[in-house]
Amino acid sequence: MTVTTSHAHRHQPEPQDTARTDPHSGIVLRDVTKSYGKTEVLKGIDLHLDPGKVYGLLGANGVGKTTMMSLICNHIFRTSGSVTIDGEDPAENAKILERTVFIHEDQRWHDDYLVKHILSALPSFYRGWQPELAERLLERFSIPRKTQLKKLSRGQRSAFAVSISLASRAEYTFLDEPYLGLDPSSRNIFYEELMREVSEHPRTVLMSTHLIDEAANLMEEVILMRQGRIELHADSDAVTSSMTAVRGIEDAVDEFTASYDIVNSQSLGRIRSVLVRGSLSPRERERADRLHLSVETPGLQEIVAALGILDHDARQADVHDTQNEGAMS
Ligand SMILES: Nc1ncnc2c1ncn2[C@@H]1O[C@H](COP(=O)(O)OP(=O)(O)OP(=O)(O)O)[C@@H](O)[C@H]1O
Repeated sequence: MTVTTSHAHRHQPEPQDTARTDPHSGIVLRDVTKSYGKTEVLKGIDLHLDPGKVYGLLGANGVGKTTMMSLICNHIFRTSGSVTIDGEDPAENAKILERTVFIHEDQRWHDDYLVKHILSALPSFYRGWQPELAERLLERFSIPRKTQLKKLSRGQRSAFAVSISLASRAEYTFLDEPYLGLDPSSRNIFYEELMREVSEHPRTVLMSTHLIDEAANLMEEVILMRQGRIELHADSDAVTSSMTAVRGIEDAVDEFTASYDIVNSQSLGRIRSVLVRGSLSPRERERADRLHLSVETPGLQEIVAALGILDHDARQADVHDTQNEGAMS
């Protein structure tokens, strides 16, 4: 990972910080639900995104990240609850929607058009459009201007999409893993450009990603979704310091962690690695030392992966229950 600038423009919010100066500014979701048929995908989301901050939207496959972003951007309808951007409902609200950009992995453009044709149309969609920035980004990503969109490679299409998100300079920017097709050096260009852009022109960015550790420096706050709900919304440093990774010989780890809330436990031979909630007091660290255990602050990705395993287990249990119900009927 080459983005080494640490949280260049960070504020230091308290975990679960919802006390804002203006309760209407930014994006506010209140008790938002979304169902597809009988399946409730979003189960009552309450969320406040401040203007000018970068948020990481994290969670296992299928927890509802795309659904939540699509709903804020009015690409799909919510089932209940309310969504406002700067106090206004974005539904059918051109004034609000022209200040937002939503880029997702399966983005569709007019594929027969040349790159330069799409570029010339974009200023009418985004009032903050930056033509020079767009040109510079195309240059950096080596995207040919005189090529039809359908002839771009997957990675070039992703690079084109992220270039648009940056050059739109939209106050509300939603990035739903559009960087998936990008090779590592292109991703680094994207992280670098995003960092520069938000430092010089603060805007609200909500970005979902499974490449958590490499994007962690960009995220001021993380929003972790589990099973259609928001499990955690906090400053990213507060999230990593909310858990501790304990590793060592299994008997010693078991003895040490017996009184802790264990989030995840994995073993390789006799070596056990356990993630527990909370941080350790100096006295507890001494006890860990005596048992020859290693104690570390886990990375964001490790925490999200551990919670994802819980999600997976819960889904398996659901499937199991459904099968049992089926067997009984
Ligand atoms: N149009 C649809 N009809 C029915 N179910 C849908 C539809 N779109 C999404 N879903 C379901 O809603 C749930 C949430 O999907 P969503 O795409 O929001 O997840 P996600 O968190 O973005 O996942 P991923 O990390 O895999 O992109 C999934 O179970 C998915 O199958």
